[in-house]
Amino acid sequence: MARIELYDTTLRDGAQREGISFSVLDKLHIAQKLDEFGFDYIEGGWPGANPKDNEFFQRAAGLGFKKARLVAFGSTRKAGVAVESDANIKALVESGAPVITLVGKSSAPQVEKVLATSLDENIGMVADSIRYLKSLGRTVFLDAEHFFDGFKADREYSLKVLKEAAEAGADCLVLCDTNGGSLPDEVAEAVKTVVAAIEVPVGIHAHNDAELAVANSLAAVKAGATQVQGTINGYGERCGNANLCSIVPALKLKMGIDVIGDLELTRLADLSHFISEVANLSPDPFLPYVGHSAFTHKAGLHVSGLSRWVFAYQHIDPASVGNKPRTLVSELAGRTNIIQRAQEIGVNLSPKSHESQELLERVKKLESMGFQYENAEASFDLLVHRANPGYVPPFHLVDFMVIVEKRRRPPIVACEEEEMMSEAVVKVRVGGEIMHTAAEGSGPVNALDAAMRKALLPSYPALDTVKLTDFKVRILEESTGTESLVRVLIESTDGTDEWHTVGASANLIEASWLALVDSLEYFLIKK
Ligand SMILES: CC(=O)SCCNC(=O)CCNC(=O)[C@H](O)C(C)(C)COP(=O)(O)OP(=O)(O)OC[C@H]1O[C@@H](n2cnc3c(N)ncnc32)[C@H](O)[C@@H]1OP(=O)(O)O
Ligand SMILES: CC(=O)C(=O)O
Repeated sequence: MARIELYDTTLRDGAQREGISFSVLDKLHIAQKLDEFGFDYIEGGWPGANPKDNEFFQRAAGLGFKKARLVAFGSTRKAGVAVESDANIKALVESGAPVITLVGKSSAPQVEKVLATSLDENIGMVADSIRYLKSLGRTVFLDAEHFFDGFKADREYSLKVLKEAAEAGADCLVLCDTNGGSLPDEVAEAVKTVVAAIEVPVGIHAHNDAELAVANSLAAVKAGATQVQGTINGYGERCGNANLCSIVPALKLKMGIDVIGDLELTRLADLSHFISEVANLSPDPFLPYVGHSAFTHKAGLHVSGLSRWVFAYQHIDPASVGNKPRTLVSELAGRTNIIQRAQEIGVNLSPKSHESQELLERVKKLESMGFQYENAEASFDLLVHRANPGYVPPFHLVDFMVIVEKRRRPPIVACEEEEMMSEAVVKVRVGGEIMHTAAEGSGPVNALDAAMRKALLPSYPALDTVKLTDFKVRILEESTGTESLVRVLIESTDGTDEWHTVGASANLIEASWLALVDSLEYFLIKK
């Protein structure tokens, strides 16, 4: 089988995704990372489109890629314009990039309706542009825009454009599913036809509008395409491009095509997170292969099966793409979920023991009351510790009281003069001593937190480092209105670690209190 080339267009088509705007420095960092990963081609942008892309090409020349070749992207000459004087073509040449990818129309209806020129003039635009850039010694790829739609509408014309491009010297004919609506069997048939008709290597550039970009890319490779274009995390115009984070492992691990080294493949998850970080987008946890949840197991039968055979519920070894398996504890857990999580915190429970069965039942009961442990591992860890008869908690709550008051100060002129006041009083036993403290806060939970800290800080000064970084309230039975059960999830940090705790109750303050106490207790036992 011919070598398959990997072509990344994150910096060009990826940047066409709504919400992404890379700076020049971002682009330079990303280009370097993509080269280290081992891509064959890195498309850097469209010279002449904006000052950032121009500066990128000036500076990218100094990057000294280890493996990749830098690609500049742009359109063919315009209709009726001589190729040497076309502004786009000039900018492509001036970019200095050794490889140029030209986008040219390969669909008759697109030529007539969008370019509003003749079918022959479009072929002239494609062929002249390729011939000219080849005469300057550049490698030239044709991104045959709308190829698959064109192939359906007027196969003869689409093939003619490719044949003329091949004759003009194109180094690769990249068939584009520009509108992203093709099906894998249609892609396979069209690719096979082109491969049989033209000697020049064929590539694939697929969009994800019908959620088939990865499938279409793999189908194209099976049908004879030897270059695959895509982006990291599938970023791109509209619904995105073919996701290289899925294509690369599929080619290597499933189709046995050695597109990348084993070691490089273990850096895939890191690369995916790096790009989302630079793009300022939260990493999608549900992305196949690289997402945080791609190998996360929740169902009891799955976790039990996996404890017997690592491939029981995993299609690949997560480590091969730099990912890790995780186990969740929830109402769908079985004993193995409980035992595994307990083991992670150093508590050995035997599968047949009544402790593990009791813990499992307790989790299921508490989840039926509104608690949710899959996002609150610290609260689950405390359940495990508290189930141990020898466990000595760092403090005991005796009682607490919270007052929320709206103070009106006469004369009432405007609502700004009305003040909300929250005060909490707590009684906590620490060791043999009862601490009785009070504090005010911006709200009832803040006041409780402050009063708890006053009570605990003399014995546990390290608590000073603990901060609550997120506080989420979820109403669980919307139909019951203000009587509804609520769940509170708290995220805390000590500057090094983060942990999550949960509380649930029909009383918002009690739910918050339970999550807050778990957070502080978890920190103290972790210490
Ligand atoms: C399928 C793809 O994703 S291709 C990549 C698309 N990416 C981008 O468009 C991002 C960068 N683009 C830009 O910065 C700008 O659009 C520019 C600088 C390229 C052009 O800007 P403008 O000159 O203002 O033109 P505009 O954006 O309106 O594009 C329409 C022009 O492009 C021409 N055009 C469209 N497709 C092609 C093509 N394949 N080959 C040649 N010309 C084309 C149209 O005929 C039209 O020309 P006209 O104005 O002379 O009639
Ligand atoms: C070239 C390109 O981005 C497309 O046809 O989708």
